Amino acid sequence: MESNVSRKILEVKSISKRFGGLQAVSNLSFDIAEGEILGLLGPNGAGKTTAFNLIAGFFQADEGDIRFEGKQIRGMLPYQVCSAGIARTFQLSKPFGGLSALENVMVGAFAQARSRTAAQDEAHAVLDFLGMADKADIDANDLTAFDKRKLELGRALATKPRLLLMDEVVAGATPCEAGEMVDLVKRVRDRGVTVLIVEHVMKVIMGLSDRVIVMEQGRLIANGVPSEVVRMPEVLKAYFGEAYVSGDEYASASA
Ligand SMILES: Nc1ncnc2c1ncn2[C@@H]1O[C@H](COP(=O)(O)OP(=O)(O)OP(=O)(O)O)[C@@H](O)[C@H]1O
Repeated sequence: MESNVSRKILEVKSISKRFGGLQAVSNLSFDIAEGEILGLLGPNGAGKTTAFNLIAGFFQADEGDIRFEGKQIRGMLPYQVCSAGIARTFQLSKPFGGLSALENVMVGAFAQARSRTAAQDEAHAVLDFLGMADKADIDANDLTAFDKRKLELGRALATKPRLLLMDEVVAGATPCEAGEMVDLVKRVRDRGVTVLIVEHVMKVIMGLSDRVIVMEQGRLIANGVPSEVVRMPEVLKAYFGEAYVSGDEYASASA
């Protein structure tokens, strides 16, 4: 019998995306195993968000294949990708102002709920999971920045995804809030959701990810367990430059 641990939920094969003269994603291939938390790292402009947008259907890949649970999703529109079972959060959380926290989560729940009551029940369950049950009736614009981030996660969870793409979920968070978010993401995975997460805060990625992949200038440059990947020369070079890796950084600084 095939083991669940090694079953690939997402297979990205040689995808590329060009914006005019800029090759934002170049021949990118990677897999995610069902139940895995995969961290996606890379310096600014490496192509991480573009890769997310290609998977989620916000951009169309120029070439390559994207398979989710064995089914081709390249060419699908965002709502079709969402219906297939993939949800994403955005770097900037922009809740619908004028709607309560509950109603914001209901917007996500309507992706799969068959009635208003079912959407409302699902939204209540999600807010409960996020520890925000007491904030259901608050206008989303009046929430703290961190609660807006959690609401963004809630909106995605309410679509009942099997794969969740998370983009910089602790940006601007205090260390305590970041710790809470790490716990939440782990609990999301424990509910059977596979997670692909882009995050600049190294401590968060190290504490969360089963495995990390690293992009630089649109290409994949490393793939492995976090403790090994952060020591790889090509990764250090991408983040800190050649001088750092060759041990010349002090020499070049004082030259
Ligand atoms: N819609 C677009 N049109 C033109 N160029 C784009 C577009 N989206 C991204 N780019 C460019 O593609 C490259 C990769 O950008 P992307 O946002 O994917 O990188 P990133 O790794 O997510 O960076 P960051 O960590 O800063 O968010 C950048 O040079 C960016 O300017």
